[in-house]
Parts: sequence; C-alpha cells; structure tokens
Amino acid sequence: MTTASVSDRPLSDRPAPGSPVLEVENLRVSVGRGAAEAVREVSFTVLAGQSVGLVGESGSGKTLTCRAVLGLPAPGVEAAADTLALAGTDLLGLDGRGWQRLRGTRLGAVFQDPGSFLNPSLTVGRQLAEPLRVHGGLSRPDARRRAVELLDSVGLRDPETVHDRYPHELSGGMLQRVLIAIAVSGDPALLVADEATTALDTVVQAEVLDLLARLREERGLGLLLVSHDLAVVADATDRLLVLYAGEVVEDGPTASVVAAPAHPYTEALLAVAGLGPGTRTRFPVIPGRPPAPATPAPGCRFAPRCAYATPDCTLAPIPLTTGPDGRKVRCLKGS
Ligand SMILES: Nc1ncnc2c1ncn2[C@@H]1O[C@H](COP(=O)(O)OP(=O)(O)OP(=O)(O)O)[C@@H](O)[C@H]1O
Repeated sequence: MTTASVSDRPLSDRPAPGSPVLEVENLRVSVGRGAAEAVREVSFTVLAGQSVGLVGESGSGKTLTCRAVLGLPAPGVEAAADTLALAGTDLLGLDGRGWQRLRGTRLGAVFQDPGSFLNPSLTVGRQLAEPLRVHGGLSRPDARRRAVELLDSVGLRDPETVHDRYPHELSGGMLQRVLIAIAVSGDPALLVADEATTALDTVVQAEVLDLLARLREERGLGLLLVSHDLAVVADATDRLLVLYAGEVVEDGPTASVVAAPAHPYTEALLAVAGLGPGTRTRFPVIPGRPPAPATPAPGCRFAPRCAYATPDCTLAPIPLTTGPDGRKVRCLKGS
C-alpha cells in the first residue's frame, strides 16, 4: 500500500535530529491533594526522532507521568518538576489555555481506548478537520483535503470513504489510526502513546507500532511509548525507562537493558514478557504486589518481592546510580 507523507511543515521548523524534544528533570507527582507522593525523582529526555519506552506494572506511575507531561493532571493530582520543557520551551507555569494550544499542535497524544476520545455523532473526517481549522486556520475545503491526506498517511485504505464514516462504523485498529492522524495533524514535536496498542489484537498492535515508527522517522518526532508490557516496547524503542512504585529503577538503551537487565524488577518484567537472557517460560505475573503510594517501603520499594534482597536493601532509600556505560540502576546488587 502506498501512503502519502504526513508532513507539510518546513524542515527548518523542526527540532534538529537528536536535539531534545522533551526534557523532564526531577518530576514528582502527588495524589489525594498532597496526601501521597506517587511519582518521585523521575528524569528523562526524549530526543527528536527517538523512541523512549516507559514500562512498569499497573500502578507504577506511568499514567501520572504521562499526564504530567501532557499538562492533564486528574483532580487532586499535582505535578512539580525542576525542568519540564518541550523542544526548548519551558512548560512549567503554563496556564490552561497554553497547555490546550500546545496539545493541539506541538504535543500529540494517543490513549488506550480511541472510541472514547471521538464524538459518536460526528464523522471522523469532521473531527479531524476541526483542529486543522482551529489551530491551522485552514478553510473548510482545505481542511477536508488535508484530513483525507492525513487518513491516507496513517495507512487507512480508501481515505475518502473513511473520512465520511462515523466512529461506530470503524474497527478498533482503524479508530486508533484516526486518533493518530488527529494527534499528528498539528505536526507535534512529541507524541505520547499511553497503552495505545493494549486493546488491539497482536497483528493490529504490530501494525500500529510500525505506523508509529514510520511517523517518527518521517517527521523526526520524539515518541514516548508507554506500556505495562515489555514485549511491546522492547522492539519499538531506543531507550527504556523502567518504573516501579513511582520511581525509575532502570534506565538505559533498550537493547542493553533487554540483553542484560541490571535491576531484578526489570528481569522479572522480562520473564513475564517471555523475553530476556535465559528466559524460556512466560510467567503470568510477578509474585507479590507493589506498595501503595501512601506506604512505600523504607528502603528499596521492590525488596519485599525481590529474590536477591538482603537486609541492607531495606535500611535506607536506594539512589539511582549511573554505571560507566551510562546505564542507570536503583539497586545495591552488584555495587
Ligand atoms: N487520582 C488519583 N488519586 C489517588 N491515587 C492515584 C490517582 N491516580 C493514580 N493514583 C495512584 O498512583 C499510583 C500510580 O498510578 P498510575 O495510574 O500512574 O499507574 P500506571 O502505571 O499508569 O498504572 P495503569 O496502567 O493501571 O494505569 C497508583 O498507586 C494509583 O493508585
């Protein structure tokens, strides 16, 4: 199938390849109106053209981190950071209108349930044309033409027909492609995909991941790919951040992390995903449960579930240390 390129933006307007599109330093997120710190000390950078994976079990803080990056905290949730910047623009202190403008343009997002983000009573074409008219200032005919181009560029066959369809007439995979078309319509520097393929069957999941990779290459955008499933992010990312109970426990190039995990939690996630060194069996879950944000363990938060834990692990918080190869790990094992 031939697909059009989605990009209209002059190359000179784009972040240079390899320059930072998202900078996050010491992000912390509290829940319950400050009652508990659910995310702490999270720092990472996404470069133009790079794909960064954020992985961890349910409750590890992935969604809170994403929503902080998107300026979409839920009620009672507060985010603070030392640095939060998009393509060099400081996001700290941005007001509601500023965030809204950014989300329609330089900041794109796709989530797990595409159907719930679309209005069931409007055709997908109208919903795609709306931001093109509001943010892009396009006339009605130009917005329609561009919407059809965008539907084509995300691999939807017969885009003219799809344009005039209502959401209930499309499959989950097609709806996710429509959402991706909307997300990239403002030519974002960063695309955040939070469990965007989780509800799709494995074949469609692979197709959507391929689409995200193609868009990233064509447009040079940074991709933050969030999933509970390491098998999903392992092939689709350059760099991996492993979150456990609101903390980064490992951070490094995906290939090195998968080949030789430095943190026992990463090792366990790899086993659950059926990946990793020496792994032959796919375990259904990691035994035990993560701590609740209000009652974190005094030392390593993973220690109660860790096969390698020693008494030292529970004495004091474990710092995130950087190894000679630049990989970061929050673990006493091997130190
Ligand atoms: N609005 C909220 N009020 C209270 N606690 C919250 C709120 N949102 C999240 N939490 C808690 O913060 C922790 C991190 O939640 P978060 O939703 O970020 O996890 P996650 O890794 O995205 O998991 P999932 O994949 O299930 O969404 C969890 O313990 C969760 O219960």
